[in-house]
Amino acid sequence: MSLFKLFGKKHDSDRQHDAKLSHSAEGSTTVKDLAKSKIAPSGEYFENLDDNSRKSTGQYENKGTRFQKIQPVDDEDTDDDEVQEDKVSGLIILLTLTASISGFMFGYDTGYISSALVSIGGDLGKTLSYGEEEYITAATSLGALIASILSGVLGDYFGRRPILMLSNILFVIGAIVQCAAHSVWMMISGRLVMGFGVGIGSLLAPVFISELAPRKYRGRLVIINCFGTTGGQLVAYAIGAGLSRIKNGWRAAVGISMFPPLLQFLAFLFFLPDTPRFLVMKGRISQAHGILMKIYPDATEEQVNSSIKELQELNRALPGGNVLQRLWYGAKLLHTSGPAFRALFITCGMQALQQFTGFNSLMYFSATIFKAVGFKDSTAVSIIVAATNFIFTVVAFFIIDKVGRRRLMLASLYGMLAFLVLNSVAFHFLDITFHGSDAIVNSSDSHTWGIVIIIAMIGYVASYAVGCGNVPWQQGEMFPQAVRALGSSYATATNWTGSLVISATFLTMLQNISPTGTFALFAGLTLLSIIFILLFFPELSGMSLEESQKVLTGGFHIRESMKIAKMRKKYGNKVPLSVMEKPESGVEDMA
Ligand SMILES: O[C@H]1[C@H](O)[C@@H](O)[C@H](O)[C@@H](O)[C@H]1O
Repeated sequence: MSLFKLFGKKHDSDRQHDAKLSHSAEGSTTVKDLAKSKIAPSGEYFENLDDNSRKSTGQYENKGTRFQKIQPVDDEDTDDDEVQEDKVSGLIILLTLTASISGFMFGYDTGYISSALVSIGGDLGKTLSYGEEEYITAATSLGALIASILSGVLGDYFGRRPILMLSNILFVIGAIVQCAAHSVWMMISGRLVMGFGVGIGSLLAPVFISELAPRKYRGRLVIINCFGTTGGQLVAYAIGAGLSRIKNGWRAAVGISMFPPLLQFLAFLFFLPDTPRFLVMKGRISQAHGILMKIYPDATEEQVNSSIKELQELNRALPGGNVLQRLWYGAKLLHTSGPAFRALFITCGMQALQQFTGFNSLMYFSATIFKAVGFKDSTAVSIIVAATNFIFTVVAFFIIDKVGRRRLMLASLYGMLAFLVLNSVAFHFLDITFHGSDAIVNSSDSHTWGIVIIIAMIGYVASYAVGCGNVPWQQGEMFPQAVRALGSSYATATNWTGSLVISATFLTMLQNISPTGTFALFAGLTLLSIIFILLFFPELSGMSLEESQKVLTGGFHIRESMKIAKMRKKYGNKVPLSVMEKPESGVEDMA
């Protein structure tokens, strides 16, 4: 993959490759889009287009960067023959809620540890050293990192459903080991096994949901999984605080975590199927057909068949007779195809920025910070962080598909930047120094600055949760079907790497570069994140998973994607993607 390819300057061979992977990104589907333009309401949505786009709309088919005259297409070849994905059936909701139990486990297991560490005391045979506390905390992130690398492949081979069921078993084993732990290493082992479950769930639950969701509601349905995560963290904080004064209360908090995975396991086992996309990938067409009919009860037989045909064509993009060959081709395509590599670049970047802008430093250590600042019941105060995170995830749910991912990310990052700067300034005036596990406040007006810090943190968390905490988890929609699970696993592994790094270095940073320096560093990284979004993150709201691929073909198409999103908001899905194409000079001569 050359840099040229990433940024859209491509050789002919690259173009063929891209087109192959993204399924007629520059071929028949574009023709379909153009055909659709003929059945759209009397040209009203072309009003806003510039002349070049007008030329490309309805008259030309884009072949790479050249335009050729196209043949008219029968109306019956339009997407109207495919399932109309604009309704959410009961089964989709049930599947989404069931998959979101994985999100809940992700949140609960990363959330309960902060209170558990405070209340474990000597229960593991000794008083925990600072380093042992770090090992126990980090074991889950490490397990999640390892599992997120493997579970993409496993999910493609065995299916999303069985691997999610495997994660349930790991959650339960991990919890049992921790509940029974009487040594530090046993606790670490339990956390590691539980981390495997967290990693699988964090990767496959969003993939599962985005493969089922109707495009119009995909953003929202994936956020339901994020509700699970932030809700799980809130519940874990609350239970942890409630049980913290009870002897061995932390074991009860861990024990409670066994019930949601049991529920998910049973729901999958007895009632719920795998995604039609996966089944088609495996050639189980009649099963996929049956499930599509159930998911879209209003669809006709022909529409379902047509959707299956489209999914089959998408799969043909990935050659190979057995799983290993397909895996090899998948990995190769992920790195050598323009749209797939761009998707990889964007999704990994988004997950990195989600973590490196510092949010989890608050999630894991807010109690420590509030204690240092002088709050008496710091565990209770730190519930504010988890509660704000949850509440603003709910806000994101209501606005994501309306506002759009890109605008939401930018608004989120601007807010985070402002509040991080405020935090940094407030810490400067509070004049606090960390030594070992002690903090010394030097300011005479610590009360005022303490309040400012709380306000800045709430503002920061709210800004984070409304975009940055959720949008990166929409990663599945960026990848072509053939490499969706694999690509998502790279991005998820990036997330866990970031989480590991931040949790392992935050306290050290507070000591070595002071809180002011630490939050200023996060602010600097947030600024870089804004630049990243401005340059590389197109608006994919309202686009089908296949259309997202077209947007990433030949470049990032930032401005064009925004134009389409705006027009689709106004005129609906009939607005063809082809309005995005711009003929290069000399195209006029070809007409
Ligand atoms: O999206 C989630 C969510 O924002 C959680 O609160 C956070 O702890 C995770 O790291 C993140 O991936």
